[in-house]
Amino acid sequence: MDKLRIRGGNPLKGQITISGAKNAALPLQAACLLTDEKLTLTNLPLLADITTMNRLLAQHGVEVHINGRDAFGSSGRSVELDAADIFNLTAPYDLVRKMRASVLVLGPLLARFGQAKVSLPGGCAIGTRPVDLHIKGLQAMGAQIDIEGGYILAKAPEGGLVGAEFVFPQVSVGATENLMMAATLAKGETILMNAAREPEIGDLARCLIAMGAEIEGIGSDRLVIKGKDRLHGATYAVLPDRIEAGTFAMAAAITGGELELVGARMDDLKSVVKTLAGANVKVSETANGLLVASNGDLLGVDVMTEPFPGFPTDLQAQMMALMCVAKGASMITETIFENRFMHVPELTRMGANITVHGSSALVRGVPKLTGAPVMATDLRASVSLVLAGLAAQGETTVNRIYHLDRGYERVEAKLAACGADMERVKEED
Ligand SMILES: CC(=O)N[C@H]1[C@@H](OP(=O)(O)OP(=O)(O)OC[C@H]2O[C@@H](n3ccc(=O)[nH]c3=O)[C@H](O)[C@@H]2O)O[C@H](CO)[C@@H](O)[C@@H]1O
Ligand SMILES: C=C(OP(=O)(O)O)C(=O)O
Repeated sequence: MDKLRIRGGNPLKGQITISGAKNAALPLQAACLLTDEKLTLTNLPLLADITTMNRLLAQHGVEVHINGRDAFGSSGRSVELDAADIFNLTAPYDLVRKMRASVLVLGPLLARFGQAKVSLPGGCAIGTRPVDLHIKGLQAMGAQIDIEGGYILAKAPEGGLVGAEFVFPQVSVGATENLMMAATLAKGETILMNAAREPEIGDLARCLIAMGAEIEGIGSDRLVIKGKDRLHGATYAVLPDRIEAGTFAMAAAITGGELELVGARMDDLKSVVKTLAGANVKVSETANGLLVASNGDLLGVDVMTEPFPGFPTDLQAQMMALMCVAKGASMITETIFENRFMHVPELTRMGANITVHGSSALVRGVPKLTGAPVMATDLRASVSLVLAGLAAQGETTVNRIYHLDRGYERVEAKLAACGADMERVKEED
């Protein structure tokens, strides 16, 4: 198991190219199941989760051809996904438990083949994360769903899924994606209300439209999908990762440096930029992306996570690392997941002053953090420890970075190229 060794204190300076978004790429990969023609995805990030999704698709019968690096330079890869000959409609526990986004094959398989068997993903470090909304939405489209032996057994009615109106009682990114994909092949019109508005949903919708789907309301919480008899192949580029961009923006801020984030989009990061401005961090648009520059002392600012366009839960841990060394106090409230403060005890081991009360954490800024061996049990918590390590005095070792490798492409190489003193070491070193 690899770990990262970081000697903190260097202000980061330079350019970082933002990779394709993991959370956009995964549903786009699943979308290949909707057609018997080839779906080519470009700007795919090189991440463990992308490989897991390719493996899942391959065991359904998808032919996966990875085409090396593409026009986006070192961060991009393209893949051809050919789901002409699907021979297995089961997504097994072994793969689904590794990555919750595996459940995104449910809607496409059910819509195109009339049935699917997908393992329930179960809980994970950040919360219980049920899939009841995915199930209820598909039931509204006529599916019969049973749970047996830890699996979702789904069957479409004779003649296929039928369009329906479905109001999400709670905003869900994954359920919106699953239902939107299923609706593209359902009979008639589907209206999804209180749908998630995350940029990754828009990316999926645009790819589905390129595949022949009819979808209106992109960017709003009301999606109208007119079902088609079939979809066709397409080529589509994954959008840049707003969470990676936000993370590196905070890396610039916590080290008092200046980074240009190539490919980062202001529109996808408005709430984050506003919050950073409150913390005295300057973010401006450039011809290539966004420039993030330290503006003197960091200031404490309150943060509440919310569905898009609010502040993303996937940047909460990183923002907390920043607040650990800000002047004054900050109240950080997590409203999306019930257990997303696992970074708190580890940050505390580095000298942070944090008190958790239920879903809120009161962070009182300290003048400095000190390096320590630390470990995290989820992706964003792990990277928050990297940020803390970059700012801390002395050496920090972040253990168990396989969580980090799920969502950050070559994080040590990208940061080291901008002056971070860090390297990846093997456990036995
Ligand atoms: C691969 C991917 O894109 N992952 C992202 C996606 O996860 P994911 O799609 O799993 O997150 P959801 O938006 O579905 O979850 C939001 C909330 O709704 C709850 N819920 C969800 C579905 C359901 O059927 N029932 C239910 O109760 C969840 O437990 C959670 O409390 O959106 C999250 C919220 O922005 C991000 O943190 C994840 O990085
Ligand atoms: C929680 C995340 O991912 P997943 O939904 O794949 O667990 C994340 O990207 O922060």
